[in-house]
Amino acid sequence: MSTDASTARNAGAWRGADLGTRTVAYDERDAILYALAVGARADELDLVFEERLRVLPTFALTLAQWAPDELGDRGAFDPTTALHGSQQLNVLASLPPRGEVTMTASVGEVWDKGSAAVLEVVVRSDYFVATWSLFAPGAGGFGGDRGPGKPAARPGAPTMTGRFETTPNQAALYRLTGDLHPIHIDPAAASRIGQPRPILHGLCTLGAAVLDVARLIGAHPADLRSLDGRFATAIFPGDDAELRVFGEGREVTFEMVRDGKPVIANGAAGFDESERRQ
Ligand SMILES: C/C=C/C(=O)SCCNC(=O)CCNC(=O)[C@H](O)C(C)(C)COP(=O)(O)OP(=O)(O)OC[C@H]1O[C@@H](n2cnc3c(N)ncnc32)[C@H](O)[C@@H]1OP(=O)(O)O
Repeated sequence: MSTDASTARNAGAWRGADLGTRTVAYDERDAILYALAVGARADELDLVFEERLRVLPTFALTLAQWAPDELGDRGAFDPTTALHGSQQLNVLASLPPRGEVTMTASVGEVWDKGSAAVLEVVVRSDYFVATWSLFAPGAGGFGGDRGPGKPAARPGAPTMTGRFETTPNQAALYRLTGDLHPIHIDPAAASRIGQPRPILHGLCTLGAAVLDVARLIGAHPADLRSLDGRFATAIFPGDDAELRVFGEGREVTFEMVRDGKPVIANGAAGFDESERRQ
């Protein structure tokens, strides 16, 4: 697709656009840094010790970060105001402790929410299929389909609850895994999107949530096979929240709530069975 002024103004024209193919290499150090950044503990040796490393499946999302960045760079939305709205991940195979992953990316649906557009970026590889939903204020109103509305609130009481905790340095650490967007580190950039200080990366929150969900239900986080979550309210490094898990077994739904507001809404995570680590 060309990036002339008319397509840049019409977010809907990006539907189906090819974002190209890239091969990204990584090693044990990258995977361990990622695990630490999403809150792995020093005694979770499978996640932090290269001699017995199991790579967290959500690490794949850092390898694929080039794809949503590419769409912003091409002018489909304003990267200084867009927010990560939601994320899906389907795991096809476990990532080895080191290697390279070839990914192809394209634009999925583009929804017209009036004052905003929601653009989907789909990344495919032999290891995973992942979909980003990017909420782009000011990019709607192009006469497109509104798409699905807000999912219904979850009825009933949670099966399990836990405390979700972040650290004040978490966004500063997480950005070293590849997402250098300034709203996560620079107070001036955060202020331009109406936030009082830098906000935590949505994918850091979601990656950390997977660890906590796995701890609560007794699954190994590297056995994650499917993941979904909507970023409903921004969260700041150092914030904590209540994690609510619904259901039993290895396929659960979850939400994360802070001050009565959902931080992650409509979360869902599925894990394979394996022996719980130490
Ligand atoms: C580059 C950045 C990377 C990051 O990591 S940013 C950090 C992680 N993300 C966040 O912290 C975002 C937190 N979420 C929010 O702040 C808000 O939540 C939003 C700004 C995304 C939206 O809030 P609002 O402007 O109040 O809009 P609405 O009234 O909730 O929704 C308007 C329409 O947009 C749809 N929508 C809202 N969020 C999403 C989403 N995440 N994915 C898909 N659609 C979404 C709704 O359904 C609705 O549409 P319908 O009127 O048709 O019902």
